[in-house]
Amino acid sequence: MTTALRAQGLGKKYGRRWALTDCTLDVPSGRVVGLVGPNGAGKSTLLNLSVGMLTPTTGGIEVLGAPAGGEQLSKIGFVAQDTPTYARLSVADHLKLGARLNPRWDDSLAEARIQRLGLDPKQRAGKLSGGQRAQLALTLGVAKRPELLILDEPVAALDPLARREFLQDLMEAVTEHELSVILSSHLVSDVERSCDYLVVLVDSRVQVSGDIETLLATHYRLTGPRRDEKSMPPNQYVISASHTDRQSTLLIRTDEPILDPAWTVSQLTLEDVVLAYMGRSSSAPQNNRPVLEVQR
Ligand SMILES: Nc1ncnc2c1ncn2[C@@H]1O[C@H](COP(=O)(O)OP(=O)(O)OP(=O)(O)O)[C@@H](O)[C@H]1O
Repeated sequence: MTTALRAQGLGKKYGRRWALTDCTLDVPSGRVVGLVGPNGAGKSTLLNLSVGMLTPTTGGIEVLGAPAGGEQLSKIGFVAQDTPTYARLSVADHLKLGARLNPRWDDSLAEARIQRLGLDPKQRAGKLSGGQRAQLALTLGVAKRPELLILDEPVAALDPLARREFLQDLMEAVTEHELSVILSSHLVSDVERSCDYLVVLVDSRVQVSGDIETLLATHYRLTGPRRDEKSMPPNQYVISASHTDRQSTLLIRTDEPILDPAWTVSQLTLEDVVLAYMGRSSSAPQNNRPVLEVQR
């Protein structure tokens, strides 16, 4: 299995503050990866490290099987959070520039996308709305025909319809061109709609990463008579717990069947899983168990 992104003990410090800590990840290629986490979790830092725009303070990072940055850049499409474009260049100029700079540039894809979006090729990028500028930057990223497309909150500036269409486009591109995608988002609904792999980053640490189907098949809500989570069997990893006087509700991860008849067991949605991991901070006790990695 080839790897889109591999990080080993990766960390990044700005001054005295860690933006990313001890990040170890192995993201397979050919997947659409949703990177989610609250503001300031370290998502942009991880994405910028993966394109070599930042250098690690600790550890290492590989994309598509080689160290980030350098020659790998020709295989990567990257759209940064602020969707950078050249304010004085027109939409058409951006496409020309894309064609000159990228050997695998797909002109018909770029033209068709600009036309479908209703962008005026003569309009200067500086005069586009935030959402239109994001669409232009995304078009450049996709038309480069990269092996790996890295998008930092790509749909944040788009209206709901444009967001849905963009995510649909993206999924089609993945199927057609064996593309790998890593996108960060605050919206679990976007991840649910378009991604098949999840990475949750909280407080500069990876809390969970894995295939979404597998995550959904191994996480449960248990409701039953009040019970201390510390008394749970070792193969049932407690992610969150809440208690009333008489009742406990636990969100757990396990690969084994739950046999205890005292529990009422229900499935979790992706949002339940994400929120459960987001609710944990690195300062909260985590039973000294390792960060979870769930892969097929
Ligand atoms: N250039 C910088 N100098 C100093 N601190 C920075 C810099 N860039 C980011 N940080 C800090 O690093 C931490 C992680 O920031 P990062 O932008 O990676 O988070 P994020 O998860 O992408 O957040 P958001 O969802 O708000 O975009 C934050 O505490 C942020 O303040």
